Amino acid sequence: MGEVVKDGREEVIQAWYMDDSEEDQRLPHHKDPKEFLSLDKLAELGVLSWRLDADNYETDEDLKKIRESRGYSYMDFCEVCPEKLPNYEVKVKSFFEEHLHTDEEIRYCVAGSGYFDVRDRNEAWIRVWVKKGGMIVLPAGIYHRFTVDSDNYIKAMRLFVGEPVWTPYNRPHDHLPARKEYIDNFVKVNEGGVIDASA
Ligand SMILES: CSCCC(=O)/C(O)=C/O
Ligand SMILES: [Fe+2]
Repeated sequence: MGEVVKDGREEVIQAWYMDDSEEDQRLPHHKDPKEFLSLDKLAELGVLSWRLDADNYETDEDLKKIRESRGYSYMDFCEVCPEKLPNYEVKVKSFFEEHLHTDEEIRYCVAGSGYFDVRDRNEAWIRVWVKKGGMIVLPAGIYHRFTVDSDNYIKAMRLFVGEPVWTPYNRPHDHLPARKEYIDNFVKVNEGGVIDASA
Protein backbone atom coordinates (compact mmCIF):
# COMPACT_ATOMS: atom_id res chain seq x y z
CA MET A 1 0.00 0.00 0.00
CA GLY A 2 1.94 3.03 -1.22
CA GLU A 3 -0.96 5.36 -0.73
CA VAL A 4 0.24 7.63 2.00
CA VAL A 5 2.35 10.66 2.72
CA LYS A 6 4.33 9.14 5.53
CA ASP A 7 7.39 10.25 7.48
CA GLY A 8 6.65 9.08 10.98
CA ARG A 9 3.80 11.51 11.41
CA GLU A 10 0.12 11.03 10.70
CA GLU A 11 -0.90 10.06 7.18
CA VAL A 12 -2.67 13.07 5.73
CA ILE A 13 -3.54 11.96 2.22
CA GLN A 14 -4.72 8.54 1.12
CA ALA A 15 -6.28 7.45 -2.16
CA TRP A 16 -8.31 4.38 -3.07
CA TYR A 17 -10.68 3.04 -5.70
CA MET A 18 -14.36 3.36 -4.80
CA ASP A 19 -17.14 0.80 -4.81
CA ASP A 20 -20.35 1.38 -6.80
CA SER A 21 -22.66 1.66 -3.80
CA GLU A 22 -25.20 4.48 -3.60
CA GLU A 23 -24.89 4.52 0.20
CA ASP A 24 -24.14 7.70 2.16
CA GLN A 25 -21.50 9.72 0.25
CA ARG A 26 -19.69 10.50 3.53
CA LEU A 27 -18.73 6.85 4.05
CA PRO A 28 -15.30 5.67 2.76
CA HIS A 29 -16.72 3.50 -0.06
CA HIS A 30 -13.73 1.19 -0.35
CA LYS A 31 -13.81 -1.57 -2.93
CA ASP A 32 -13.77 -5.10 -1.52
CA PRO A 33 -10.92 -5.97 -1.25
CA LYS A 34 -9.50 -2.51 -0.65
CA GLU A 35 -7.49 -1.09 -3.52
CA PHE A 36 -5.25 1.83 -2.60
CA LEU A 37 -3.14 3.81 -5.02
CA SER A 38 0.01 5.80 -4.59
CA LEU A 39 0.40 9.55 -4.71
CA ASP A 40 2.67 8.99 -7.71
CA LYS A 41 -0.25 7.38 -9.53
CA LEU A 42 -2.39 10.38 -8.61
CA ALA A 43 0.30 12.66 -10.01
CA GLU A 44 0.09 10.77 -13.32
CA LEU A 45 -3.51 12.00 -13.48
CA GLY A 46 -2.29 15.54 -12.77
CA VAL A 47 -3.34 15.48 -9.11
CA LEU A 48 -0.52 16.94 -7.01
CA SER A 49 -0.21 16.64 -3.25
CA TRP A 50 1.86 17.84 -0.31
CA ARG A 51 1.95 17.44 3.46
CA LEU A 52 2.35 20.76 5.22
CA ASP A 53 2.37 22.12 8.75
CA ALA A 54 -1.25 23.17 9.19
CA ASP A 55 -0.69 24.54 12.69
CA ASN A 56 1.68 27.15 11.31
CA TYR A 57 0.35 27.94 7.85
CA GLU A 58 0.79 31.68 8.40
CA THR A 59 4.56 31.38 8.65
CA ASP A 60 5.18 28.12 6.78
CA GLU A 61 8.11 28.52 4.37
CA ASP A 62 7.11 25.40 2.43
CA LEU A 63 3.67 26.82 1.72
CA LYS A 64 5.26 30.14 0.79
CA LYS A 65 7.54 28.41 -1.71
CA ILE A 66 4.66 26.50 -3.30
CA ARG A 67 2.61 29.69 -3.60
CA GLU A 68 5.49 31.60 -5.13
CA SER A 69 6.55 28.91 -7.57
CA ARG A 70 3.01 28.21 -8.76
CA GLY A 71 1.77 31.80 -8.69
CA TYR A 72 -0.96 31.26 -6.10
CA SER A 73 -1.54 34.91 -5.27
CA TYR A 74 -5.12 34.57 -3.99
CA MET A 75 -6.04 32.87 -0.71
CA ASP A 76 -9.16 32.48 1.39
CA PHE A 77 -10.82 29.82 3.54
CA CYS A 78 -13.88 27.67 3.04
CA GLU A 79 -15.45 25.96 6.04
CA VAL A 80 -17.93 23.24 5.24
CA CYS A 81 -20.45 23.02 8.10
CA PRO A 82 -24.00 24.36 8.48
CA GLU A 83 -22.91 27.20 10.79
CA LYS A 84 -20.21 28.60 8.51
CA LEU A 85 -21.19 27.83 4.92
CA PRO A 86 -24.02 30.00 3.57
CA ASN A 87 -26.64 27.96 1.72
CA TYR A 88 -25.13 24.80 3.21
CA GLU A 89 -27.49 22.14 1.80
CA VAL A 90 -27.36 23.52 -1.74
CA LYS A 91 -23.56 23.90 -1.64
CA VAL A 92 -22.98 20.39 -0.28
CA LYS A 93 -25.16 18.99 -3.06
CA SER A 94 -23.38 21.01 -5.74
CA PHE A 95 -19.89 20.05 -4.46
CA PHE A 96 -20.88 16.40 -4.95
CA GLU A 97 -22.16 16.85 -8.51
CA GLU A 98 -19.50 15.63 -10.91
CA HIS A 99 -17.93 18.73 -12.43
CA LEU A 100 -14.78 20.35 -13.75
CA HIS A 101 -13.24 23.79 -13.53
CA THR A 102 -11.36 25.76 -16.15
CA ASP A 103 -8.55 26.37 -13.62
CA GLU A 104 -6.81 24.31 -10.98
CA GLU A 105 -8.73 23.53 -7.78
CA ILE A 106 -6.22 24.03 -4.96
CA ARG A 107 -7.25 23.04 -1.46
CA TYR A 108 -5.17 22.88 1.70
CA CYS A 109 -6.91 21.22 4.63
CA VAL A 110 -6.06 23.14 7.80
CA ALA A 111 -8.72 21.41 9.97
CA GLY A 112 -11.12 18.50 9.64
CA SER A 113 -11.05 16.27 6.57
CA GLY A 114 -12.88 15.48 3.36
CA TYR A 115 -13.01 13.40 0.20
CA PHE A 116 -12.02 14.73 -3.20
CA ASP A 117 -13.14 12.13 -5.77
CA VAL A 118 -11.47 12.15 -9.18
CA ARG A 119 -11.97 10.05 -12.31
CA ASP A 120 -9.12 7.89 -13.52
CA ARG A 121 -8.45 7.31 -17.21
CA ASN A 122 -11.00 4.49 -17.30
CA GLU A 123 -13.64 6.68 -15.62
CA ALA A 124 -13.36 4.78 -12.34
CA TRP A 125 -13.75 6.93 -9.21
CA ILE A 126 -10.69 7.40 -7.01
CA ARG A 127 -11.40 8.75 -3.53
CA VAL A 128 -8.69 11.07 -2.18
CA TRP A 129 -9.00 11.51 1.58
CA VAL A 130 -7.42 14.77 2.64
CA LYS A 131 -6.87 15.41 6.32
CA LYS A 132 -5.33 18.26 8.32
CA GLY A 133 -1.99 19.14 6.72
CA GLY A 134 -2.86 17.70 3.30
CA MET A 135 -2.81 19.96 0.28
CA ILE A 136 -3.95 18.91 -3.18
CA VAL A 137 -4.14 20.43 -6.62
CA LEU A 138 -6.72 19.11 -9.04
CA PRO A 139 -5.76 20.09 -12.58
CA ALA A 140 -8.06 22.18 -14.77
CA GLY A 141 -10.40 19.96 -16.75
CA ILE A 142 -10.43 16.88 -14.49
CA TYR A 143 -13.89 15.58 -13.57
CA HIS A 144 -14.25 15.47 -9.80
CA ARG A 145 -16.53 16.04 -6.81
CA PHE A 146 -16.18 16.75 -3.09
CA THR A 147 -17.83 15.64 0.12
CA VAL A 148 -17.00 15.88 3.79
CA ASP A 149 -16.48 12.51 5.49
CA SER A 150 -18.50 11.18 8.42
CA ASP A 151 -16.85 13.73 10.76
CA ASN A 152 -18.81 16.36 8.80
CA TYR A 153 -16.30 19.17 8.88
CA ILE A 154 -13.46 20.61 6.85
CA LYS A 155 -11.72 23.97 6.85
CA ALA A 156 -9.81 24.36 3.61
CA MET A 157 -7.53 27.09 2.39
CA ARG A 158 -8.42 27.90 -1.21
CA LEU A 159 -5.63 29.17 -3.42
CA PHE A 160 -5.80 30.59 -6.91
CA VAL A 161 -3.68 32.27 -9.56
CA GLY A 162 -5.08 35.83 -9.76
CA GLU A 163 -8.78 36.60 -9.38
CA PRO A 164 -10.61 33.40 -8.41
CA VAL A 165 -13.16 31.74 -10.67
CA TRP A 166 -15.06 29.03 -8.79
CA THR A 167 -17.56 28.12 -11.53
CA PRO A 168 -18.28 24.37 -11.63
CA TYR A 169 -19.17 22.95 -15.06
CA ASN A 170 -21.25 19.89 -14.38
CA ARG A 171 -20.59 16.85 -16.52
CA PRO A 172 -20.78 16.77 -19.52
CA HIS A 173 -18.65 19.74 -20.54
CA ASP A 174 -16.25 17.90 -22.81
CA HIS A 175 -16.14 20.69 -25.39
CA LEU A 176 -14.37 23.14 -23.07
CA PRO A 177 -10.71 23.87 -23.97
CA ALA A 178 -9.69 23.03 -20.38
CA ARG A 179 -11.17 19.54 -20.78
CA LYS A 180 -9.47 18.99 -24.13
CA GLU A 181 -6.14 20.12 -22.64
CA TYR A 182 -6.59 17.77 -19.70
CA ILE A 183 -7.24 14.87 -22.08
CA ASP A 184 -4.19 15.78 -24.17
CA ASN A 185 -1.88 16.15 -21.17
CA PHE A 186 -3.01 13.35 -18.87
CA VAL A 187 -5.17 10.85 -20.76
CA LYS A 188 -3.60 10.57 -24.21
CA VAL A 189 -0.18 10.04 -22.78
CA ASN A 190 1.26 8.12 -25.71
CA GLU A 191 1.18 9.60 -29.16
CA GLY A 192 -1.51 7.89 -31.18
CA GLY A 193 -3.32 6.23 -28.35
CA VAL A 194 -4.97 6.27 -24.98
CA ILE A 195 -3.05 4.21 -22.44
CA ASP A 196 -4.58 1.94 -19.85
CA ALA A 197 -6.19 4.40 -17.50
CA SER A 198 -5.33 2.65 -14.28
CA ALA A 199 -1.92 1.29 -15.31
C1 LIG B 1 -13.26 21.88 0.72
S1 LIG B 1 -13.59 23.25 -0.29
C2 LIG B 1 -15.21 22.93 -0.91
C3 LIG B 1 -15.25 22.10 -2.15
C4 LIG B 1 -14.97 22.93 -3.38
O1 LIG B 1 -14.68 24.08 -3.28
C5 LIG B 1 -15.03 22.33 -4.69
O2 LIG B 1 -14.88 23.11 -5.75
C6 LIG B 1 -15.18 21.04 -4.91
O3 LIG B 1 -15.04 20.57 -6.13
FE1 LIG C 1 -14.56 21.52 -7.83
